[in-house]
Amino acid sequence: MQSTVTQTADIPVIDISSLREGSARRRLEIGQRIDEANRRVGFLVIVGHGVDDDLIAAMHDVTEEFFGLPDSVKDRSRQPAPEISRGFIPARARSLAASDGGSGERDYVEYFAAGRSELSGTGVFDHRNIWPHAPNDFRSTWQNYYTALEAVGNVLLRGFALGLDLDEEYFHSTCADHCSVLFANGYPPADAPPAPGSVRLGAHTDYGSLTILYRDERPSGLQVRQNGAWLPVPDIPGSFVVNIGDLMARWTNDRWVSTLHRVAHPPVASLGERRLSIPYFHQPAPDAEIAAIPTCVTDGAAPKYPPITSGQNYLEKTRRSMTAVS
Ligand SMILES: O=C(O)CCC(=O)C(=O)O
Ligand SMILES: [Fe+2]
Repeated sequence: MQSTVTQTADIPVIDISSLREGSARRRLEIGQRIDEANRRVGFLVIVGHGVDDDLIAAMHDVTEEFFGLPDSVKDRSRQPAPEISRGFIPARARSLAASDGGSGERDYVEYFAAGRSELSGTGVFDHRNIWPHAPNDFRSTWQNYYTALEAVGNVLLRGFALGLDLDEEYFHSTCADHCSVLFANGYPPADAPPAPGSVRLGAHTDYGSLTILYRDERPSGLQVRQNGAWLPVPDIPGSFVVNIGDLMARWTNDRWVSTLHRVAHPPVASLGERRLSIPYFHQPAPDAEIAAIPTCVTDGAAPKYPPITSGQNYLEKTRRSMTAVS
């Protein structure tokens, strides 16, 4: 008999509640588990993150409702320019694989994006949010969710610091004025049978420091590249997937890995289903200088990369994903 068991990727599940309320010893233990995961695969699945189930459900519902509106309505909150991650972005507008130098196949995903609410719209990264008029509670739900994810990001950064043998507050100065962006990815039902070898979201690595992903997972969804194979990321109810991006890999002088991932097409029987995921892309302050963390460089050795600002790194990646489309 043929086995129907699909192997999932080897990604640790970590309860991070102790990072908020545990003893110093327990916090260090969690930091060390995060370090192990980030060295080996750059992905972890977190539970005990403290975000209220009802808020997650409300965020899911209001976002699904928005994506369900006609394009002509969604277009009223359209992204103002390709490099500005705000507002609605229609499907097939960009190619994430292109941001990594891969194929320019356009992603079959529509997006909505928002940043910090307190920004005034005066700088390269300082954009005002663009909110749709419907659904009614869209804006307040997104703002509450953004605030909740900011808190999870801060807790994780403390765990990251401990895992790197640093003071728990190490990332505070570079991240207090962060410019993180909350995206929703709406994967529409297939409009035609997918071309062989194609995927819904192309293979890419994330740009920034860390990503915290909610997903309403369906068969053949998020996959990571591990040991030469594409393997599904374990789907654990109530969890978030956390992965590091290229900036964090660079910051740690490649002690941690930023791993390729993609979203596969569903099986034929589910081609008519939508899929939703909501990544929070944490990004340090735009002018923060990202130079190799001292504990990640062997004594006497030169760091692998020159310093770069967080903003410069982000702009380079975004431009490539928007322009290199086929
Ligand atoms: O939809 C997903 O599960 C993953 C999305 C993703 O990798 C991204 O938006 O960078
Ligand atoms: Fe990603």
